[in-house]
Amino acid sequence: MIILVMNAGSSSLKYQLYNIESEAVLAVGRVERIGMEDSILTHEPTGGIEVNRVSEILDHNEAVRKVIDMLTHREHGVMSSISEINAVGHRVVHGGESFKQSTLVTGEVKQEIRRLFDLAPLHNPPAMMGITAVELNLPGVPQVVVFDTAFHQSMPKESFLYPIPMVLYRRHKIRRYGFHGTSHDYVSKQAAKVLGRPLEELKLVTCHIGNGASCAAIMEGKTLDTSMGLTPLEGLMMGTRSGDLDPAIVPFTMNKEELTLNEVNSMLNKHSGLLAISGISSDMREIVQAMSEGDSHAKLAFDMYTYRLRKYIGAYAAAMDGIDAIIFTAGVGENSWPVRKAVCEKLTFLGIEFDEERNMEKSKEARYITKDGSRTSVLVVPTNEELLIARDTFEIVKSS
Ligand SMILES: Nc1ncnc2c1ncn2[C@@H]1O[C@H](COP(=O)(O)OP(=O)(O)O)[C@@H](O)[C@H]1O
Ligand SMILES: CC(=O)OP(=O)(O)O
Ligand SMILES: [Mg+2]
Repeated sequence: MIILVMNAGSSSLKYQLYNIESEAVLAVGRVERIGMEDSILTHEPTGGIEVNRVSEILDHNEAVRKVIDMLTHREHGVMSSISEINAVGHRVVHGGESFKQSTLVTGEVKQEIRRLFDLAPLHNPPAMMGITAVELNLPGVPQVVVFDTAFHQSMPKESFLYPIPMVLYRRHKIRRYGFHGTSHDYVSKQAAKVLGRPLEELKLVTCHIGNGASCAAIMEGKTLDTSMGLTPLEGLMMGTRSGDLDPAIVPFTMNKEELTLNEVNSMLNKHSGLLAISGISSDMREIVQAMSEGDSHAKLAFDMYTYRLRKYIGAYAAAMDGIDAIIFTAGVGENSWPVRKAVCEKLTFLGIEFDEERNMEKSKEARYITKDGSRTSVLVVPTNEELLIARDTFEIVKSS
């Protein structure tokens, strides 16, 4: 079965094409700057060369059409006809309390995803555009939605409720949902394999640190707690998002700076985090580079970022009454050895014997970065949200 996996952002669309029986990736690519005159489509057939095309791509519908054109292109394509695509799987960030697992797209499911626009205004509308674009361009092809929130639906009330009037939960479902669930799910299962122990016995802290960043306390294979909340703003310091802060800062700043709700929202989501403190970039590579050149603001941003992550790991070890392993994943977690070093070196009280050399090895494989015999292990595990989406899509379409 050939499955197209799509991850639609507000101005981007990432895709991967799978032959799911063999789990072989046939092609990967992305469309960026959708809605602008110079949209870029980057496409890479497996074993082939990367193609870049710049053109005006008006919306997600046109983006999907361009992706299909590329997948069936005479020279760069990987199939002769679009009828070879048997199913499409989508990443949808917010599934609220309605979706505890992945599901086939139906009229009702679409209505429910629309109802959740309020809770994820940046993430759910583009996903819906992706679904509609596929309906138009690949009519009749079954679609499956895989939610970032679904894996975390196992959280108990004591971790998902906020200590605010209960009526707000009853009326508006204001609670912690957590995100990046597909990734936390995938890397915790991979980690159990590397550790050679059943997932049901393990206490893990998974750190998904990319553009958005969250960590999770995974106990017996289920989320006990996770750092993102009602929206993907809470928790860790991120590239451009603040993460945790005193909620009183919001009305105080609005008052002092005469900011509107939209402005303060944009400040916390787009102009905070690493970018705000360093004044340089939201990209950890550039922070580390500037720090090595002696930039004190970059160093402060790095120190705050790693300090806050260390605090969460400590809190989750306490929440689970113990810890077997810490897992680093996503763009920063998989690639930034200085971040992992800064976090792990000061966790000796958890029984971590950090291995500097292992930490600096470059590899695409899951691996230890602690010494053999370390009481608590630290692993780097490359995430693969697309593969999990493809697998779920396969299972659901096969049995429908
Ligand atoms: N070699 C590296 N060193 C440090 N950070 C890196 C490196 N490579 C990628 N990153 C970081 O990873 C981030 C992207 O992570 P990723 O998980 O791909 O994000 P997303 O899926 O949210 O777009 C970039 O913003 C960058 O800061
Ligand atoms: C939910 C979320 O923050 O996603 P991303 O990291 O892709 O922005
Ligand atoms: Mg991501």
